[in-house]
Amino acid sequence: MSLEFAIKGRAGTLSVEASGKLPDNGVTVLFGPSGTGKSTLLRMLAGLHACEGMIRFDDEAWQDEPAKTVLPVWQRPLGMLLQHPTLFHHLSVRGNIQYVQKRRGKGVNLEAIIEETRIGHLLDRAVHKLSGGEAQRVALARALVGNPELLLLDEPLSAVDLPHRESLLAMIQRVAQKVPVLYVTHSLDELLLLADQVWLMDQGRLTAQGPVTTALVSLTGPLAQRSDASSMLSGVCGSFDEADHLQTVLVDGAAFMVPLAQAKPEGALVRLRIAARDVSLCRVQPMQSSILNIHPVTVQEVTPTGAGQHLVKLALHSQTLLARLSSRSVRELNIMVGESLFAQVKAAALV
Ligand SMILES: Nc1ncnc2c1ncn2[C@@H]1O[C@H](COP(=O)(O)OP(=O)(O)OP(=O)(O)O)[C@@H](O)[C@H]1O
Repeated sequence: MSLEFAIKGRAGTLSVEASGKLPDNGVTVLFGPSGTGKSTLLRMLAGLHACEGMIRFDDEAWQDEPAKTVLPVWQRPLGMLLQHPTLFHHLSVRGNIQYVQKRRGKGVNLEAIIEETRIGHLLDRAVHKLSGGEAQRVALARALVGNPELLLLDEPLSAVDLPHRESLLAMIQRVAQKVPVLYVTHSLDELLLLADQVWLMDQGRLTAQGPVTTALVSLTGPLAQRSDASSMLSGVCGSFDEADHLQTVLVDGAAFMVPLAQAKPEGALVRLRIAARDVSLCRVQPMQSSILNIHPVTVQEVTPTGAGQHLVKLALHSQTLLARLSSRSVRELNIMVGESLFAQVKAAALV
């Protein structure tokens, strides 16, 4: 099931023009500054904001410019959660869920969705009596009850509190194993946890589309320029040291020690987040260091990033690590592309 489009339209004075193809499954995070057209693009794809051009979902034309076909929103097999959830105010929460279930929810596991979105206690409540976070959870449940073949989510967790956020993120990850999800967020944490692909948007245009690991370490891209710039490594859990609460995570065979309250099962696939500011470089292997994670790396790219700082892109086996160093250190160590160095990773966390 894949969505393909080449569309253009306007939102006030902003011209939005974008083309792309969503992967068949997984989460594609749409990321970019405020007011850059992310919500408008989602609304265009859903058929809620007029645009010109082509939108196809599998073999079906949702919009076909020469033939002027425009499939009505309600005939598009998608689940949607807009920035301001649009629930039916004349119906209760239960009524909202049942409305979609009757029309599109054949065979859906309603109990599981209600349980995972934690809305069981809200079912008889009037929609106008929901808090912002509760309304988002109900809107997400309603989107899932319709058996969507595509999910369009616009900051779905912006008003949701931390305890509920984790279960919803896990649910979105599970849904994304079967259907494509286009997910707008401002949160780097959500991007790191969820994204398989990242689409970067700026001033109404998609400026980059690719795997999350590449987007994070593109030195000229907006993610590497952030003060919390991070790289993400994929790893496999090994043993757990109960006494020190350290989880071994193998990244292409390189063992990282990660502090963790509880053991992960051996063999579990995990993502490690490493902030660029937590990585330093040495010419010789440090001995008797308090840093637990020290690995040989090769310098791939070095670039200044303003205010006396440099970003250094490093190959760690087949994966990429980002380091933010002072320009003085880069100059005094004379760090050059192609060199073999040792990276000291001060902090690594599971996402
Ligand atoms: N219906 C409309 N009429 C006029 N201007 C609009 C309309 N919808 C959006 N805009 C303007 O178009 C621009 C893009 O808005 P949009 O909501 O798509 O941005 P965004 O990237 O989703 O922003 P944010 O991250 O803040 O939600 C903004 O300047 C907004 O004020």
